[in-house]
Parts: sequence; C-alpha cells; structure tokens
Amino acid sequence: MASTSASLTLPVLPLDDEVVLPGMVVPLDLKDTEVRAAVEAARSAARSSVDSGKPQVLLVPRLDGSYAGVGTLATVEQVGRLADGEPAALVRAVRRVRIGAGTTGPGAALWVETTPFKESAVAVPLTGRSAELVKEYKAVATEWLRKRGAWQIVDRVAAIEGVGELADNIGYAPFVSAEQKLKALLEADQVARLEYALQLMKDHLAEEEVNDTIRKDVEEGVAKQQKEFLLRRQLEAVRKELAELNGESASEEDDYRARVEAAELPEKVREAALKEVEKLERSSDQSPEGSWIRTWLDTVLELPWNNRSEDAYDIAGARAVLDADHAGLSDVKDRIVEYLAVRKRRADQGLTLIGGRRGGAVLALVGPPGVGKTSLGESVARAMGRDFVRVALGGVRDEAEIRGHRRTYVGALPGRIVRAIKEAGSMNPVVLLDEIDKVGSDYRGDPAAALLEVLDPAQNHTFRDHYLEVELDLSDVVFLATANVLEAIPEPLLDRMELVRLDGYTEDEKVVIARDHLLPRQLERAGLSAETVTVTEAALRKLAGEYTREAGVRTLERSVARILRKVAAQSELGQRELPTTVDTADLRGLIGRPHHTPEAAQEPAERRTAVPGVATGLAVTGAGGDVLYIEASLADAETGSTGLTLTGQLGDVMKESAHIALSFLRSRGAELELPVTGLRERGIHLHVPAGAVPKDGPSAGITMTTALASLLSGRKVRTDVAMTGEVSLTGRVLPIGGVKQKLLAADRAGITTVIIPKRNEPDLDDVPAEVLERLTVHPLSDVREVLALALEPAEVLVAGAAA
Ligand SMILES: Nc1ncnc2c1ncn2[C@@H]1O[C@H](COP(=O)(O)OP(=O)(O)OP(=O)(O)O)[C@@H](O)[C@H]1O
Repeated sequence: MASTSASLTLPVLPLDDEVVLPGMVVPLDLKDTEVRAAVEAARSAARSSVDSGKPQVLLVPRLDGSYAGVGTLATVEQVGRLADGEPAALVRAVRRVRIGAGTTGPGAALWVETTPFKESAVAVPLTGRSAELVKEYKAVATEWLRKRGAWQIVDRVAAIEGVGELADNIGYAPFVSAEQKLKALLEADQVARLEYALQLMKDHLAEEEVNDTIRKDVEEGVAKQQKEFLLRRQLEAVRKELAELNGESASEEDDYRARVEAAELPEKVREAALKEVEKLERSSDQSPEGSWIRTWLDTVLELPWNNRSEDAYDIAGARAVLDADHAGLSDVKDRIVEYLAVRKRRADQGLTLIGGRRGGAVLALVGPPGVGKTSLGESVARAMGRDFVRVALGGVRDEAEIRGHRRTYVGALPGRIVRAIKEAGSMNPVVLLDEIDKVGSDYRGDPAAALLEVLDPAQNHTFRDHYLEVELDLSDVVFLATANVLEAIPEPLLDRMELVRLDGYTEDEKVVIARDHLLPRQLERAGLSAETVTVTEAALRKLAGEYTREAGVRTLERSVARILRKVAAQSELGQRELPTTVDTADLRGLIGRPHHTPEAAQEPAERRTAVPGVATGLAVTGAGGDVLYIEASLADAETGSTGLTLTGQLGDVMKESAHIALSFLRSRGAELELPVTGLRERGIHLHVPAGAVPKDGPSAGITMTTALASLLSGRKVRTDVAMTGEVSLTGRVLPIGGVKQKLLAADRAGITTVIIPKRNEPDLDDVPAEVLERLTVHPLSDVREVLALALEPAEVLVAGAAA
C-alpha cells in the first residue's frame, strides 16, 4: 500500500483555495470536519497496516469549489494542540500524485485511488541551463529573504539541491497566489517549473522596488515639509524675540498680507499686491526673491494711492500768492494765472485733460539760472494748494531713470516719476521737471521718449513704471518744466509745452527783489532782523551792478548772505554795534573789491577796445545775455599764410559768419575806403575770448565785420558801442534772437549805445523802459551804417596800425 511507484488509495483532505507543494510542512486545523475525517481515517488505516509507516493523506486543492486533478501525498507528522489550545495536525507534503476514481475506506473520509504523477525526470542533472537557473533563483530568493530579515531560511534554501525541489519552495512565498501555486503543481517539467518560480520571484521583487521608491519619496516629501514648517516656526519665534529685545514690534511690519489688506489700494493694485504676498509666503525668508518682493510691496504700500489735494483755490487768491512770492515778472505771472484759470474751468466742467497735443499741457519756464524758475514752480503749488516735488533731470541719460528698472535687475528701483509721487505724498502734486533741456540719450534708451509719455495727456492716465508694473494715473498731476536753453529741449517735448520766457532782470528789478525778498530771507537765516541791520538800497544797487554780473539773482543772494554773515560775526566779536546800517562804503570792508567795473567806467587804456581790431558784441548763453569781444589780427607778411584762422571754440555757424564777414570786406572793402590789399596778402586771425566756452550762432556777424574793418582801417571801435546782428554777403544786417537778454547784458556792462538789426525793432517792446532810457538803440539794416557808427573817426588813427 505504501509503494511509491504503484497506485495508492488515500483519504482526501481538501484544501480550500490553498495549494501545498511537495517539501512543505503545514499545520492543519482539526476543527474542520473534512480535515479531521481525513486525518483520522489515515491514522486508523496506518494502525491497521502491517508496515508501520506514518499515516498518509492526499492534499487536494479545491479552488472555487472544484477539485484539481493533481494533489500532494502528505504524511501526518504530528497531531496535538497548538499554543492556543486548538487541535491541529502537522503534515508534510511529499510528492505529486494524480487523482483517480473514488473508492471506499475506513472512517468518514472520502477515499480515492491515485496514480503516480510523471515528472519529466526524477532528478534533473545540474548542467547548463538548469544550473544557471538554480544559481539565479537562489540569488533572487536570498535577496528577498534578506530584505525580510529571514536569515535562517536563507541557509535552508541554499542547501536545496534538486531543481524540482527548489521550484516547489515557491509554495512558501506569501505573495504567490493559489492559482499560481496550482500552475506550479501541475507543471511536470522541473526546469520549466523553476523558470516559472523565478519569474514569480523577480516580478515580485520589481514590484516591491517600485513600491519602495514611491514610499520613500512620499516619506521624504512629508519629512521635508514638516521640517520646513518647524524651521519656519522657529525662525518666526527667533525673530519675534530679537525684535522684542530691540524694543520693536517687527512681526507686524512683516505681516505683508495684513498690511495689504488694511491699505486702501485700488482694486487692480490690491490684486497684484496679494499675488506678490502669496509668492512671498511661499519663498524662503533668505531667498533674494523674498527681499525683492518685500521692497516692491513696501514701495506699493508707500504710494499715496488715495491721497489727493483738493483744488480749493480761486484765481485771485492764486495771483496774490504769486505776487507775494516774487517781485516783478508780471507777464510771467499773467501766463501762469491764465494757465491756472483754464485748468480750473476745465476741471469744473469735468474735463480732466488740459490742452491738446499742440495746446501745451505743460508750462515750461525757460531762462538763465537764478531768475526764479524753480521758486515759481513752488509758488504755483502753493497757489493751488498742492504738494510740490522737484525732479532733477540734468544729466539723466538712462530711460530707466524715468520709467524704472525691470524688477529682475539687482537693485531695481522705480523711476523718478514714481519716486516723486511717493515723495509728494499725494497723487496730484505739482511736479517740476527741472532742467529738461539737459536730458541726454544714449544706448540706454531715450529718456525724452519716456518723458513724452509722462507728459502726454492721452497716455499718462495709464502710466506704467517698469518696476511697479501696475498702472498709475498721472493725468491730474500738474507738470511744469524748466530749461536754460530753449534750443536744447528735445523737439517732441517742446511740441507739448507752452513756453514762458524769463529773460533776466534789470538792475532796478534786482534791487527790488533783493530788498523785498532776498534780504529778509537772508536776515532770518543769519539770525538777524530788519530792526537790527539795514542794508541801503544804494548798497544793494552796487552789489547788483559791480559785485555780480548775471541775468538772475543767485550770486546777488549769495553776496547778501555773505555780508550778513560778516555783520553777524562782527557783532558777536564786539567789532560792530547793533543796530547798524550797511551802505556802499561798507561793502569793500565786508566783502572786498568789486569784480566787475562797467566798461565805460574803466580808464581808457584799460578798455578792451582801446586798440583797433577789437569790437564789442552781444550774445545769449545758458547764463543769460552777455557781452563778448571779438579780436582780429593780421599775420606777418613774411609768414606767408593767407588763410583765415579762427579760435575760441566757435561752432560751424559762427565760423561761417567769419567767412562771410571776410568775403564781404574783400569784395566791398574798396567802396568803404579800406586798404583791402592787406587782406589778400596776409593771414587773418579772428579770436573770440573766453576761449574755453563753446559759442555758436550767426549773431556775431556784424561784430566780426566791424572788428576786421577796424583792424584794416586802423580806426578804433567806440568803447560805448555794442552790437548784434547777422551779416549777409551783400552787407545786409539780418535779424537775430534774444534782443531783450542782450540789451539787459549791455546795460549791466555799462554800454550806452547798442546796434541791433532793423527788423528786430519790435522786440524793443519787451525791454524794460528804464533800460531803454539808459541805452541809445540804433536799429540798422546795412553793415555800412554799422561801420560808420561804430568806428571812431579816422583822425584818431594810431600811427602805423594799418601798415
Ligand atoms: N522775481 C523774484 N522775486 C523774488 N525772488 C526771486 C525772484 N527771482 C528769483 N528769486 C530768488 O532767487 C533764487 C534763485 O531762483 P531759482 O533757484 O528759482 O532759480 P532758477 O531759475 O530755478 O535757477 P536754475 O535754472 O539754476 O534752476 C531763489 O531763492 C528765488 O526765490
């Protein structure tokens, strides 16, 4: 009955959804009736058997209720109780058997006949493929067992030698399903079975690996988040503590979300700001991005989004303010008042835009330094009841200065316009664009183009600063501009401006300004008062006329300040008793000798035009009108040079004037009884002193002609005469600009006779009457008349001068 080769009759022990492969030792639950019946039947059969072998059962897998055709013959090793007292039997699966027909036997069990299961070979030789498989399976199985810490089992698996036995070992693997085990049970070819087992093992390991990495990733991610959270909390605590140590409440400052929510920002700006706050909260505290965002948020929060000054002025009141701040300048004030009146009317009618493209939305004050352009701007703000800011544009070459840097730049800042609004503290201040004629442009872009956008009423209600990136409404800002030189203002900007000229002051005007404005201000600064110190009008006049020579009053103001400082020092040192009076005679003792003596007041030998070949011209420079001397000389005949040499940094137009003057004298000199032969044979040198200052323009034409004629004729030019005018080849005197400034300059220099082009006669209306009273003005149209008037009579010819 116990033969291995012959057929056997065995009690069936059905295994529900379980497969036991040969070689496995498994415990079975004896409370299960089928199990108990089979075990008891086997035991009673064994007892009655002659060869006292162990009781044998047939383990038959029953998957989904149906029996497999192959089972395992198992020996019952032990029957007893488990640690928890449950009855159990330990069985050892021995080999595969094929199940045959049912039969009868002892006990309640079902008995079947079995036949041997044909394995491909009883022992597969370990060569080639099978040896490799064995090696690989053992390696893979070891790896898996090691990972689970099952070290004892590792050795056991290593000791298995047979191919089939090794394959059956897969039966222990918890990850192998009953179906897969059944497949292994049914496989007759041992090599194929081992291949199958290896495959199952490998698939599982691969799956585990993927699961591992996923788990690890998840675990790591969670750990990092937790760590960051904890660190942040700690950092916050440290910061708070530090702040408390320093006695500040820094945490509130840092709570940008709360600050943005509390600030009254326009909707769009609030959205943009909250977006940045979110970014900030996500970024780490030390990251550079975090600090950029904070700076940006600070800028946005500091802008006076909802702050506007009410325009509660009336025009008469505005005029009163302008009058109180500045003496004279009545036509300038008229223009400003007109501008304000128009602005007010339009605002009252709900029209926000002032002027059109050519209407001049911007008032530009043009004139030499120190005539009060900046302070007029301040007065306009005061008159309108608005805040005032000055934006210095001198030397600005970078477009980003106006419009800001993009935020990606290190150290990016908003542009000057945004900074000005911030500084002003309201959204509708008076912004003075100072020195708009000094903006340059180079590879960094064109600041003038950015200014255009700022000044253009059609565009400036949505001004976009590169840094700020949110729109700013500049349409209610009052822009004023100042410039020294009209010609230097970029053309497109000029197009949008309404020009107001300030040409400089006469001596009388300066005295009034000094008396009513400069003196009181400087007295206060020096800690003195009108009661203690009196400066006489005569002293002020001398200061204006002999100590300063300027179109404006800046140096005059400085001189007054110097005098008052000296007086204050003297009184402190006990050298002067207060109250005191400063008169003309005191000036020399206080601030030294005068720097400018009028030409007319100088000794004849000191005068510049004391020799033939020097003529007095009039010019307009960035500093106002000025007197300039043109000198001519003839080169020695022997040097052989016959050309015209020009020095004194003359511009192209001025050089052409010199050539025209020379050509005129060459062709017409004979008519004027000039010895023109000298002109042909000898080189001529024309120089305009103050050689370092660049000069240009055609208005020195008649002066050059006069200097040359004087040189040739040997007749000196009259000391009291100055002139201005362009000359043509035929000797006509053509009109020029800047008559008022030039006449004021001539007056300052002590000149009494001035020659101007006939066609400039209407300009005399602008010249203050008191100046015209002192000057004799000759409007002439022909250069021959000029020469007749300017050159001294021939009798005073200096011997040999014309040689
Ligand atoms: N008409 C005036 N009445 C009273 N004060 C005046 C007058 N003109 C100028 N001032 C004073 O002269 C000083 C210089 O004027 P301000 O600085 O405005 O000159 P500016 O024309 O702007 O010069 P710059 O072109 O150099 O900027 C100021 O203190 C100003 O108050």
